[in-house]
Amino acid sequence: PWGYSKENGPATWHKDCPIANTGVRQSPIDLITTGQTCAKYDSNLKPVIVSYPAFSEATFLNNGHSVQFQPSAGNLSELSGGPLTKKYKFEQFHFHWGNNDSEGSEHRVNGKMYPAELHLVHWNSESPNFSSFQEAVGSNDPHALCVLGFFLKVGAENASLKPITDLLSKVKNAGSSVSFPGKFDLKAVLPETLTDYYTYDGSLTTPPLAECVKWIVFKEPIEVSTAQMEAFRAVDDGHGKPITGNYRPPCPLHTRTVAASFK
Ligand SMILES: NS(=O)(=O)c1ccc(-n2ccn(-c3ccc(F)cc3F)c2=O)cc1
Ligand SMILES: [Zn+2]
Repeated sequence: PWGYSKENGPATWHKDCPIANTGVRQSPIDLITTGQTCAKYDSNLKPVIVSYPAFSEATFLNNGHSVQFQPSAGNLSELSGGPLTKKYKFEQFHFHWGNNDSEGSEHRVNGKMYPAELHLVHWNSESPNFSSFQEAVGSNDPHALCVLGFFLKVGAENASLKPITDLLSKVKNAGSSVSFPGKFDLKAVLPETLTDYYTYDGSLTTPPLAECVKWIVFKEPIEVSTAQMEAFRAVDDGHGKPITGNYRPPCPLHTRTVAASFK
């Protein structure tokens, strides 16, 4: 199976997943802010709107290549605004991280990596072509999914993310999961204003690498403490080793353009 080691990492994914090498809208990318192929300010881009009532029932799992928070089917969390013309339903969130503070994020800004990146995965709930997340991923619709990306940087402890980072030791072993105790307020994790972001058409960053994602990557990082970062680095990959950098390197932009909602 695919992973992030030498033997099964991103450079080998094309064997089972040819789009890794042939795709023209693969993710992640390096978000360049100056020069020829740089992000272009688009004054029409509105703030992103999220409606995230606190989750009351969810599973937190280690799937061997990330840790993922998956609310039960009934969750009503929604996303709209920004570059989107439809309403999207929340599916799950997960993280990508490195084994030191100079690497770990999937997207980069002028070549700079952050120590981690949070992905909030949503699917278009107003499409006539599909009515579930699973169908959305397989639909070939260019904007079937929308993923919100937030960089993590090391600083003060993040009290809103503490319920998640405190749970990491409980899912140390790959394949383990716990039911999330109590309520989780995802809204409290995010910056108040979701106005400054980059947006472009891309893909899932792991197999199946489906090219169905409208990406929205926020400029403002979320702070977490060193201890919280260390907690991610103690999560195992199923071969008795910590997950060492579950991030894919940047992919070619090809003919794509990146829009920025800010100057
Ligand atoms: N890192 S990311 O671009 O946010 C990302 C990368 C990969 C996935 N992903 C991997 C498998 N799936 C998946 C799950 C259920 C399903 F029915 C079909 C899928 F492709 C999925 O959504 C979801 C999100
Ligand atoms: Zn991701």
